[in-house]
Amino acid sequence: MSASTESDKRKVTVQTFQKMKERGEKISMLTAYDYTMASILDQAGLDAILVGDSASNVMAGNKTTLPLTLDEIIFYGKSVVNGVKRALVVVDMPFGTCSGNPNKSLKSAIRIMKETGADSLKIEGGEEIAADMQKIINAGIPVMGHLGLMPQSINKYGGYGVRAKADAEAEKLKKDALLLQELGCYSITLEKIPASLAQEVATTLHVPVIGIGAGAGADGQVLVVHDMLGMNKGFNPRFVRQYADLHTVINSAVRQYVDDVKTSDFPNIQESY
Ligand SMILES: Nc1nc(=O)c2c([nH]1)NC[C@@H]1CN(c3ccc(C(=O)N[C@@H](CCC(=O)O)C(=O)O)cc3)CN21
Ligand SMILES: CC(C)C(=O)C(=O)O
Ligand SMILES: [Mg+2]
Repeated sequence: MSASTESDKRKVTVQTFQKMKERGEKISMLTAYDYTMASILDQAGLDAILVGDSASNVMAGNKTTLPLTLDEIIFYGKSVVNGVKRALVVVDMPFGTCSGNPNKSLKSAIRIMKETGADSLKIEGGEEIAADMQKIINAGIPVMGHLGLMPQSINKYGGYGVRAKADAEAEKLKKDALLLQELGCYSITLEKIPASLAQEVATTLHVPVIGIGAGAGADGQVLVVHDMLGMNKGFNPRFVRQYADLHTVINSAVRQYVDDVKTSDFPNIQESY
């Protein structure tokens, strides 16, 4: 069976996520930032689309996710929602928009939901931002947590290495995961942590755990679409499986086009009026 049993035409909701975990059906998720890509992913039967703040890297060419603004993620989010009929759409809250000021965080969350039409938000962090998350969840906005490697905290850690290898950090992660579930998060993303730890969290929690670089024990997987399509030549950590080589496909198509223009092969009579 290649397609998922949940891959009928019905809209995926946070309730669908919960049902998929209960019946042991894995959840498939990829990022998208634009209408065209989102519609291709949706038509392929993907369960969920993340409008990730990785847009800062892959769309805008920044070194980190930190520069991405609320206005920018709203633009990407709106574009993705326009291309999606079935998949659950999750939008990342950008750096600085949910960090210890619950009233301000709720305002930002409401702006994203109102202006994009997305289904839910994803927020990096645990105990430190519990009050912000509680306020947002209380307003009726479904929130996906994000623990482990949190790229918005890169300046605190100085690198993108595996997180929670040490016991103390693993204990904090487990505590944070339980707290987020307690607050009412409908799902939690775990990024770049040992597979055994992710497996333990997924087994302990009743909400689905989505992994990236977190092994096969998670209830679902997420990747940045540019990475899995092979558009991102310089980026190949071991958690990325490359399903296509679009860099080569696009490169040779463009080379051919350049050649055809230079030699006046394009356009021909059929391609002219
Ligand atoms: N294209 C892209 N893919 C991602 O998965 C992604 C982004 N961008 N931007 C936001 C965050 C940043 N993420 C990252 C970034 C680096 C590694 C990483 O593993 N990098 C190197 C070095 C790690 C180290 O410092 O030890 C690696 O080769 O593993 C993992 C996830 C995940 N997210
Ligand atoms: C890597 C995923 C989980 C993410 O947060 C993003 O793409 O921004
Ligand atoms: Mg992100």
